[in-house]
Amino acid sequence: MLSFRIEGGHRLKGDIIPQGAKNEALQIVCAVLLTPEPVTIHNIPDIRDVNKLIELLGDMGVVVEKLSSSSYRFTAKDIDLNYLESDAYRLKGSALRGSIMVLGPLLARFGKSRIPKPGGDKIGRRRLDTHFLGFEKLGAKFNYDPQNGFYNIDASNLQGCYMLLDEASVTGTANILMAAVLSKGTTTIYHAACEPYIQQLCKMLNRMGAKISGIGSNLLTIEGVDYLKGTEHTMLPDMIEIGSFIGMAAMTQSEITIKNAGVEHLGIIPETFRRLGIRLDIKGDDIYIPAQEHYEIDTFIDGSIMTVSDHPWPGFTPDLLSIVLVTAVQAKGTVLIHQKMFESRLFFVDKLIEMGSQIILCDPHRATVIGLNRAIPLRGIRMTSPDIRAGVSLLIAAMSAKGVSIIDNAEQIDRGYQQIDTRLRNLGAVIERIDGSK
Ligand SMILES: CC(=O)N[C@H]1[C@@H](OP(=O)(O)OP(=O)(O)OC[C@H]2O[C@@H](n3ccc(=O)[nH]c3=O)[C@H](O)[C@@H]2O)O[C@H](CO)[C@@H](O)[C@@H]1O
Ligand SMILES: C=C(OP(=O)(O)O)C(=O)O
Repeated sequence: MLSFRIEGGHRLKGDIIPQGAKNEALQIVCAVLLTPEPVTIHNIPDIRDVNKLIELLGDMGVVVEKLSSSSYRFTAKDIDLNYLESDAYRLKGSALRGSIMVLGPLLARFGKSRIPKPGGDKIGRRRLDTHFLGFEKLGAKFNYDPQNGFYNIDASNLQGCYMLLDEASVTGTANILMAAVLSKGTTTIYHAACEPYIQQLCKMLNRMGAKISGIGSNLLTIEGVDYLKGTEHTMLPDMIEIGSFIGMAAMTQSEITIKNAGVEHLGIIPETFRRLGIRLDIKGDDIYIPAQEHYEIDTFIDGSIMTVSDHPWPGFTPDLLSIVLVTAVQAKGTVLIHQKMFESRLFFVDKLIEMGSQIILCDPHRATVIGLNRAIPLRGIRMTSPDIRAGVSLLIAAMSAKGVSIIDNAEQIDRGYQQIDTRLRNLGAVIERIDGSK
């Protein structure tokens, strides 16, 4: 078992460059399946989930050429559809959430597709209805085989239509979009997700010859085309990593600059951290965070306790709520964290409580944090990372704590944060990778 050993209490200083966005990369890498021509992608993060997906595509027959540490060329000319029947596919396809997005492109190009129940974080129910209802609207037949755990879809002739999604699912929107671009006629997707990841995917597909309009809104119109060609694409900086670094700087009283942060794509994220009282200066495309002894959580205008909750974009992303929660632990004031989307994402607070935080877990979706205002430091403990974002939140807590902490199951953190130990050491953190089973 991989673990991180962290000596807390060290302030960080310096510049850090965010990795390419994980959740964008998972969509974009799947989109290469839509064309037999080469697609070159830059700023791909070197993280477990993305590497596993690239390996999966390679196993399907996609020619994968690594051009540099973060650039790849993919050529999906000869796809081995028999591979989709194999045990290897069952194992690899179920190892991450992003693999679900091979469905749309394979369906569009080859008229059929299948995927084992996908993995990803165990953060509550993660239904896939939006994906399959959308494919069915386009004319596909869907069945779930409970015996081998495979979702199968078939359609020789996808036909564009109007659809109102039952929820603004991020990967669901991406999947339906990728099927619709090669469908006949016009598809209208209302209640579409509109995260920067989806916008980036739409722009890439349009460069490949697709005809998508309404990009950035929740109403996408797609005029189907017969063929998509190759293109080149560069991933945005990872906004979840950026938010994580802002919280980390505040908790550890550090002065850091997040370089090339893609500030125009961060939506409400900077403002949400500002409402926790954290000073952030936007300098061009960089975010400068000065060392702050204290930061005070705002109240709402009527004086009531601040609530930070998740919403579909352009609301606040659920993937940063755990970070906001841990950052509030040493703030002055009180905040209610309301995780609406996932019901099992807040349970990690028991570790923060053991470290000395004042948190009341009201129910699976809500936790109240009563900030310590640095009157009492957290103390280091041994803990396990339950999911990717809780893992980084525990890492932030450990870096701010007195004494040594061990975080087991650090593989969870590696799923989404590129060489996080090395990059944080470069800023002055004392963190090492150890074999936690010894
Ligand atoms: C690989 C990837 O890209 N993963 C992201 C993607 O997951 P993913 O695409 O799997 O998540 P979905 O957007 O489908 O849904 C996330 C959760 O929110 C609920 N929901 C969603 C939309 C809505 O309008 N109302 C609602 O309640 C869903 O029922 C589900 O429980 O989006 C999530 C929501 O931003 C992020 O946490 C994940 O990191
Ligand atoms: C929940 C996340 O990832 P996944 O959807 O891949 O489980 C995340 O990135 O926070």
